[in-house]
Amino acid sequence: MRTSIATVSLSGGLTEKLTAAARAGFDGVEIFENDLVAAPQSPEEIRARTADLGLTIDLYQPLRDIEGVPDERRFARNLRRAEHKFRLMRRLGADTVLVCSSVAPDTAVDDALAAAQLHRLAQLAEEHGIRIAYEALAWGRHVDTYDHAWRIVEAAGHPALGVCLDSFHILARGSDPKGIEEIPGEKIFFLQLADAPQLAMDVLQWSRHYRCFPGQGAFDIPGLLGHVLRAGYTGPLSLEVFNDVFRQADAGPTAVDARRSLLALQERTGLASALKPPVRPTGIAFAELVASDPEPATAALRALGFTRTARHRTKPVDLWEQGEARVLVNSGAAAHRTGTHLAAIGLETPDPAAAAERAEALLAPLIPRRRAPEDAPLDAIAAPDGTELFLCAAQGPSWRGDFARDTAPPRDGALRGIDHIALTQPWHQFDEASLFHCTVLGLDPEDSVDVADPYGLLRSRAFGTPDGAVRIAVAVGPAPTDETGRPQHLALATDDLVTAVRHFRSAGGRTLPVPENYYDDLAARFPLGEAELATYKELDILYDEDPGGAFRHCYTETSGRVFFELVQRDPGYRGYGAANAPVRLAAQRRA
Ligand SMILES: O=C(O)c1ccc(O)c(O)c1
Ligand SMILES: [Mg+2]
Repeated sequence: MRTSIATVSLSGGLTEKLTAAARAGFDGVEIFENDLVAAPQSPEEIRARTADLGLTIDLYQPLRDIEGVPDERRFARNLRRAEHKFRLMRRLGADTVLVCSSVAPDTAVDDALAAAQLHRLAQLAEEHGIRIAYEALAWGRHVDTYDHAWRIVEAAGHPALGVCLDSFHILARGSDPKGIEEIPGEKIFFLQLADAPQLAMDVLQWSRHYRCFPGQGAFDIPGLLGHVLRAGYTGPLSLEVFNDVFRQADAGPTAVDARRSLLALQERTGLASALKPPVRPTGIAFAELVASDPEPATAALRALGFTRTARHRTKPVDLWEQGEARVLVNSGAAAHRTGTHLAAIGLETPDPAAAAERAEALLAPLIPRRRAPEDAPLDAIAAPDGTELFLCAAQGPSWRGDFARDTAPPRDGALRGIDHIALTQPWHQFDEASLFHCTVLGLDPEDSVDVADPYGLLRSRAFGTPDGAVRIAVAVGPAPTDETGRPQHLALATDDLVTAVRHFRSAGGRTLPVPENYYDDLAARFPLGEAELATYKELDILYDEDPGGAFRHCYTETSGRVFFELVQRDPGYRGYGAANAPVRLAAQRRA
């Protein structure tokens, strides 16, 4: 199906929005009136620019407060205003206009009047070659549900009059979308799609500030789309997303995120889709740290019990191992600008080629390979925050072949593998990161949680495989976040945290200090034995529980942007110790 996006969904001036929409691969746009009014180009120039970009103008919007007018003189003025816009639309080359249900306080509670006035409007529109798509705003004065809008359109009975369905207005009101199937497909002139998080608030504010792209919120958009398609709708799938963050973020990445949401939606709705089925990663092959001075990172790894087991054959990259935990330390060219940071994650996948193909089809940027001729072929994609995700074969030739082995990995170390990797996103990329991890990587999302930092609120969300083999947590921090303000961490799994921390300490490692007050609170919250509590206090160990079990964890000091977490997780525990995160963040701020 054709895809379209409303200019209100993207930031920038009108031509910037058009360019971003075209580059992301949309077929058309809805032009929001404010964007046109504020643009310096003439309608003819905009028409030409749009056509040059290969876009059609699928909708002009909106006309407001047109119908249900109790006073004929005022309605005549509305017709005059509308006719002016019909002429403008002809200059633009747009043939469908959105009319929102009236919000005027004195809108008549009179469906027959509304139908008669919409009939007259449609008659005038038809004379200009224009069609009217009537949309029920969720906060319309009298008409606020899609079925009510359809009853009026049906009663008006004019061929140039149909409905515009907007998933936000339908689902925010809790209307049953099944009734859409009773509307003849050719009378659904337009479909606008927007998702939203479940929020208990005024519906107008919710709509104007918190809409998001399908798959990023809580609404069942695939279900709604199914009803619309069964009704026989064949027009474009168009995104109309009013969102405070997207208004500020770069239009280019937002448009790509938007297109990705439609590709994933079409897949979920069972529409013909060019996507390969998701290839779930089966494990974390490695995490790669980049540092111009690798010493702080390698000192920490050594104290944690890692051994440098191999060196890359052609690059200044070392492999450090313990159990199934593998960390690459790269002090090469990429390292010149920053302190230690986590630059890449190797994901084990059963079919790297199919995973790369799916990623590319979902507009995830494939990273050009920078490899020596003898290196293993490795596709990598960029996560929204720039982290490189390498797709590593779970079987067969492997990235390990690029490394010349020095020594065997340590036996009987306290650490078993990587429990999870935590990345911090730029503030405006939270929703984009959610969609990316779910659709491109095929990971399942957990609920997002808010965590208090002394200087702002963090939002965090984890994504993983059901067996826990891959867990990636992403967080957005208080704005503005510079490079040093965006910490990342690598959580290492152990079956015996107390022993692991003692080893780390005796090898010279320093744990993040946890205040006394935390342990006093812990004693109140959980019936831990005195000796156990004393050990946790001595070793800066934090504790959490959920119905599935216990979670014990401890943090190292930060070097560059990176710190380590040592984690002892009961198999049934599902979380990440979010209850303890404010204590950790405050301690890191003090440090
Ligand atoms: O918030 C609004 O005013 C508005 C305008 C046009 C739309 O299509 C819509 O869904 C909302
Ligand atoms: Mg709408």
